[in-house]
Amino acid sequence: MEVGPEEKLQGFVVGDVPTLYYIPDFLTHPQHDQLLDHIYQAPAFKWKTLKNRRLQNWGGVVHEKGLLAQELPPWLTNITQKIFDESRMFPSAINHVLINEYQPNQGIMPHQDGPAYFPVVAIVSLGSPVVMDFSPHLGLTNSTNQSGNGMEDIVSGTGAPDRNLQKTYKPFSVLLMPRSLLIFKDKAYSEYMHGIEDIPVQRGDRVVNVGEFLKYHGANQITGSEDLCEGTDVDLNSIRRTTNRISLTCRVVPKVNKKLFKF
Ligand SMILES: O=C(O)CCC(=O)C(=O)O
Ligand SMILES: [Fe+2]
Repeated sequence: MEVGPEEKLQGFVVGDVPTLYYIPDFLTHPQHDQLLDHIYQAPAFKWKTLKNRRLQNWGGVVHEKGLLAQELPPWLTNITQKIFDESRMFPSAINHVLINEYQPNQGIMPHQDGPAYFPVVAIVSLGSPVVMDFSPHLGLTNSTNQSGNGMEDIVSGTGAPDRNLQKTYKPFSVLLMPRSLLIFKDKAYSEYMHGIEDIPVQRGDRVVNVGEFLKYHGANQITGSEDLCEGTDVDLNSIRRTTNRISLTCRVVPKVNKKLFKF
């Protein structure tokens, strides 16, 4: 029998928003290194330098009227097919991949992905760990709990924000380790903005994938304080970016403009 997507990725939900999934070790070490090799072997003209990052655009040009499509190279379809098969969340094959490269002091402003995309995004992380912040859109920050009913942390699974239910949309963060896959959709996609601060030491106190955070600190052999109490040691509450971080943002543009470059 077909296994539904929710069943398949249920164990990977992190935080309070039910449509955000973090899958550690999605790639093996050799797969990680191979992808980096391909990215850095791409011709120089593929890189577009922005103020706060560099990027490569694969799959074609995203246009209001749809995608002026270009076939993805095999080294990318290998990974997008794996994401498609294992997530079962995309309506059709992933046809667009944005590769971002961030130096330790670079980031991306809080934003919501454009309307041309199907509202599911899969992000593969390579290189340095990084913290991605999710913040509710202004207007959804109904953060004062007036009811005192203990429901203040719950984000409802249905529909648009409903003030009567005293829902609170709290900012939170996800630690993105190299080789991991982050998928978010629906509410996490449309009611929150996502971004990465352009600082080399990022705060970790809002990180919802705590296991990964502890593993990171274990692997970094932080000594001294035994616990993770607030204020004990700044290093225990932060993530230090020492090398570049590269990400692959994989999406579906449902509308493909077949009349390519017709003048
Ligand atoms: O680099 C990332 O992890 C996020 C990139 C992103 O949000 C985007 O390209 O829309
Ligand atoms: Fe984005």
